[in-house]
Amino acid sequence: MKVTVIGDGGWGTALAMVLDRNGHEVTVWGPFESYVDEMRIFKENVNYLPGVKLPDSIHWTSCHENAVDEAELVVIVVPSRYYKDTVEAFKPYLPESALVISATKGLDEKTYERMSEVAEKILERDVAVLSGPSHAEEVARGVPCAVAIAAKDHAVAEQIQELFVNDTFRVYTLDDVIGVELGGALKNVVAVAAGISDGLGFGDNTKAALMTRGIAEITRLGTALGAKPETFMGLSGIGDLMVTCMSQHSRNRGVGERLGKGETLEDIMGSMKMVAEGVWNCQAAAELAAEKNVPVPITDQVNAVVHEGRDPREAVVALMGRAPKAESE
Ligand SMILES: NC(=O)c1ccc[n+]([C@@H]2O[C@H](COP(=O)([O-])OP(=O)(O)OC[C@H]3O[C@@H](n4cnc5c(N)ncnc54)[C@H](O)[C@@H]3O)[C@@H](O)[C@H]2O)c1
Ligand SMILES: O=P(O)(O)OC[C@H](O)CO
Repeated sequence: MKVTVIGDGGWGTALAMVLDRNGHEVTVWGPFESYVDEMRIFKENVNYLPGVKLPDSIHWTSCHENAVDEAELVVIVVPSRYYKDTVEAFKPYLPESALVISATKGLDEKTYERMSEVAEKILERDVAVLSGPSHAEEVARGVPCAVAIAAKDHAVAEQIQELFVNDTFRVYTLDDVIGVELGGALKNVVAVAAGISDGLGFGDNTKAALMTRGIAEITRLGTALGAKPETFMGLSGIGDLMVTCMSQHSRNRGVGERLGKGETLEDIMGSMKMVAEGVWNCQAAAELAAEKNVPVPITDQVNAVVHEGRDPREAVVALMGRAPKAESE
């Protein structure tokens, strides 16, 4: 199949490699011509996936029209901050019959919409979602993993599953697009909190508490926004939360760790080429929860550290000092 991956970050590149291994004709679009040229020539994505040899068979372009020419499957995987503008720029060229998948894990910072909602409005067609515990650094090296594909139409989910699945990339289908997408976006915020815990020198008990109470608040907010609660017990919920809170590769956990060690957010973000969606999206998550009257104490504290300059130690005191309550609340 002719496939276009819109986004040349670590995840776009890793997904392109999966699809290339499966025998599809893959083109990756990136926004900066000189960087795309470097990848084509040197066969390495130095900024976003260093140390991985890129296959000769993948095509690289920064031209919107060429990128999606005759595309049958389009995977959108640009970071949330650039998502809406990028999809709008592609709209005139996207073949009507192309299947579209969104693999970005984030929320629109202005409208708080899920990414597939943004794409569906612009493209006026259904958009499926791919999410789950899947660090690009491992997927690109063929380390086994499992992810979730959600589509409103089960037949479409199965079709996409067939295109991606191989002996190291296992894909499960479900129909809860909202749940799969929110799991991927909201876990990033909790992972920042887990990183803060690491940076402050706390232990495994602290991390387990954050992850367990984190999935509880993600489930509360997710169901209030229309997701099925059981989805958060799956790969795109607890699965992704676990890997992001624990992995050495996680950018969200890494930002939190540096905050916990006392670095300023400005210095941390200034030193990073890669994105940490939880930093961009914690305000949207906190505001959505406030709108729905859903308590999300961990998300609120991450938002306060990131946007109000709260000292991470004060955030911990605020979390631990809350009134005692039942676990089910
Ligand atoms: N990296 C992973 O392991 C991983 C895994 C699963 C999901 N994701 C999600 O995938 C999405 C993309 O993240 P990533 O990790 O591939 O990115 P990245 O951090 O590796 O790279 C940043 C990307 O931003 C792009 N960019 C910068 N300025 C831009 C602009 N003006 N317009 C369009 N694009 C611009 C760069 O070209 C690059 O592709 C995120 O939502 C992330 O949460 C990442
Ligand atoms: O590196 P992170 O924190 O952006 O997480 C990447 C993926 O979402 C993990 O599944």
